[in-house]
Amino acid sequence: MASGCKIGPSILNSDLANLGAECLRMLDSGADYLHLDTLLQKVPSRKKHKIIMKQASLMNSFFIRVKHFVPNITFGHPVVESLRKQLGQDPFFDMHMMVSRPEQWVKPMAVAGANQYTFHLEATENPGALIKDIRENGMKVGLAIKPGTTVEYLAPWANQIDMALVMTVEPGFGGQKFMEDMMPKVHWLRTQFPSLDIEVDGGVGPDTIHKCAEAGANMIVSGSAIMRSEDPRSVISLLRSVCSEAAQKRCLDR
Ligand SMILES: O=C(CO)[C@@H](O)[C@H](O)COP(=O)(O)O
Repeated sequence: MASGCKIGPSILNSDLANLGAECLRMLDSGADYLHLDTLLQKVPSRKKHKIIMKQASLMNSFFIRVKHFVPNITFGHPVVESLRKQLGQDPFFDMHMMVSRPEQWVKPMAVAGANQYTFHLEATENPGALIKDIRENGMKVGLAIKPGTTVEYLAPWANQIDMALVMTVEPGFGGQKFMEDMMPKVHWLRTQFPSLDIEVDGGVGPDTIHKCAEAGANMIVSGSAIMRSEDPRSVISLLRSVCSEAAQKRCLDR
């Protein structure tokens, strides 16, 4: 079985000038883990860009088509290191690496104290080598797909990873509208890989959790719905109970 229902607040819409305090507020409110969004604009060299473009056409535009992975920037491993020092060893850091060339940050993030390294399938040419490197650096492996990526592309790697992340918004910003049409991907993964942790991320909150839970997600990332609530504890608790009920029902139905 997957590792139970867990709620991970996304810090993208938090007060980033007070990130440590915001993380503590989430942990004190019952968060099971922290979903730390690392976004980076990275301009590849001209040569590298040409290679990427060539691969994009060979792979039906599957690989990165633009210079930047997302049009936004947050923080890198020095901030993760500071958070680890402030929050101690217990909190689980799920690093959502919305970056081009995710290979380059594996070691720095491991040294900084990351627990899970979640990279985008669209951002790498060699997922197998990256998975191996993440494991060798002592972290769990998360593999994410953007809304435009077909879930079957992820399937070959599913038995080698700890978690699949199905994005339910275009990566880059918090506060976007949940894409319900991503739910068939979650459902397909849950059917094919019953024991895989499946995470959803983007526009998830009290109004949309039922869809995610019924489809089979068990790791729930929620940003603005939790961060901007006056009662984050209640929101986290509601998300967890909807998710747990759906998981129990799936067990009974089997
Ligand atoms: O990775 C992302 C967006 O790129 C997410 O983690 C969002 O930050 C989630 O925020 P909400 O959509 O829940 O406000």
